[in-house]
Amino acid sequence: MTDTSPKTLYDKIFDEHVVRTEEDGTATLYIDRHLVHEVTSAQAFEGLRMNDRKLWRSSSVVATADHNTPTTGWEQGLEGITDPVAKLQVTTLDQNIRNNGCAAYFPFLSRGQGVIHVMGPEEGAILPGMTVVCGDSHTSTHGACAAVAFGIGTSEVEHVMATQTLLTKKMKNMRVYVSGKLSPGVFAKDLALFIIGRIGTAGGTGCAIEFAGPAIEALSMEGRMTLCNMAIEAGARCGLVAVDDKTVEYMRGRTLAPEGELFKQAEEYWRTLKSDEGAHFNIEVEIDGNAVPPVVTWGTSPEMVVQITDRTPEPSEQPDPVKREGWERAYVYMGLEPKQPVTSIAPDHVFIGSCTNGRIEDIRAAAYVVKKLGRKVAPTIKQALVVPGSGLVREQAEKEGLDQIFINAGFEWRRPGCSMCLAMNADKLNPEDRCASTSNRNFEGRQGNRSRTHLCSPAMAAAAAIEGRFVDIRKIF
Ligand SMILES: CC(C)[C@H](C(=O)O)[C@@H](O)C(=O)O
Ligand code: SF4
Repeated sequence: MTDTSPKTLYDKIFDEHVVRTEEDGTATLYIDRHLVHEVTSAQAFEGLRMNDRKLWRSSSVVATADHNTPTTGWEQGLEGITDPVAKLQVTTLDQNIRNNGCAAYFPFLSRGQGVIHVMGPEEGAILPGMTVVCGDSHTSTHGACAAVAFGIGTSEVEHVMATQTLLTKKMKNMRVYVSGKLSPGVFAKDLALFIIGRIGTAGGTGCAIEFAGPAIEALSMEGRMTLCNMAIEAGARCGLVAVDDKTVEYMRGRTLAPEGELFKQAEEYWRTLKSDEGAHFNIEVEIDGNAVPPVVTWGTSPEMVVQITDRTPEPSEQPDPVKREGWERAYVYMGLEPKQPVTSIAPDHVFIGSCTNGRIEDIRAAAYVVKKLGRKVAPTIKQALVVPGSGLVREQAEKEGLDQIFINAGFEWRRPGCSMCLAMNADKLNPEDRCASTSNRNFEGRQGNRSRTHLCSPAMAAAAAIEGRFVDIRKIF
């Protein structure tokens, strides 16, 4: 008998992909798309080789090199990668793809190379209703396309390569409903940080978070990707947004997306990908979109969020002793004081990029701010990087003349890659450098040993570069 009870979007996609379920609830889940990057795939390919196995379905694999690749000096080719381990990972991926085949590969130095989570949707590798995995936690990004997408470990990567399935348990359902509308100068990134500030980094533990409501519907696909990207920082394994016109239009004409009659058939199915009326969510959270301000993080966890017009919080006012201790430690690490106005925080580095905010809309928002303020990067800023999330984002931005806006103002316009999001390539901070960063993690040492990270939107980061401190960017929108 078919189950006709109302289902959530997550349940619909999950159930469609279950091959079998064990008594303890462990499901064998069929995987449609396997995204692969150089850091977490080498061991898995090696495991296959040792067991004399091949990829079960090489056409499910879309791969690129992103974490280890440099964002300057591309004319030197591979010689531009100075770290031998990094270089080995990049060349090993080349070799593995050559030996095993795939649907599409964007190697280092190729036109389409980019951060896997920027380049994947851009190429049409992610379609609504798919199950998507990658050996990378920010695979949650792709839930913006109404796909069940989540990160897996390297041994699971090997399992998926060998069998096209994953052993997993169904997650709980959580809905974050955002009413109203985000104000001008407030972006998906602010909303993501605001939500994490509200529910905490464990708020979504064990859950798939569906983002819904008018403020989500109003977001572009890029904005939805930013939000789903950070679902993982809220403790969830995946984020999701239902299919609407924007989703369908986004898919049209993308390289790996269906065409003609097949597109029409696919669209008919895609349109069913929303939670049914009355579907049960284990946890429901409501946010007033009108009340979301521009925010930045002040500490060493994405939940340590503060409004631009506020002061940093006072640990003695924190009732939870564990949190209080975390705050105290964060103040020491960050070199900040309680009750400091947020607008007095003065970054000396700016990083605009990453799989959170390296898309064309992000680059446009940052360029808009730079143009509007009409001045150069503040003399106190040691380095201001703009790193497009992919080669195609870079091309588009250059077509629009955005690169020139940045370069004329004193920013560095770089090649795509993960760059300063994490300290795995040449783009690193020195101890105690303070960075306004559009990435997603501000843990101790994330951008380099003893580096200090303030997460914020691209517009906020751009304004910080020009003003030399955080400012309320609502005034310029
Ligand atoms: C290197 C990779 C495994 C890692 C992740 O899983 O997220 C990285 O992308 C990150 O952002 O920390
Ligand atoms: S940009 Fe940052 S968060 Fe995204 S995949 Fe790369 S390292 Fe991970």
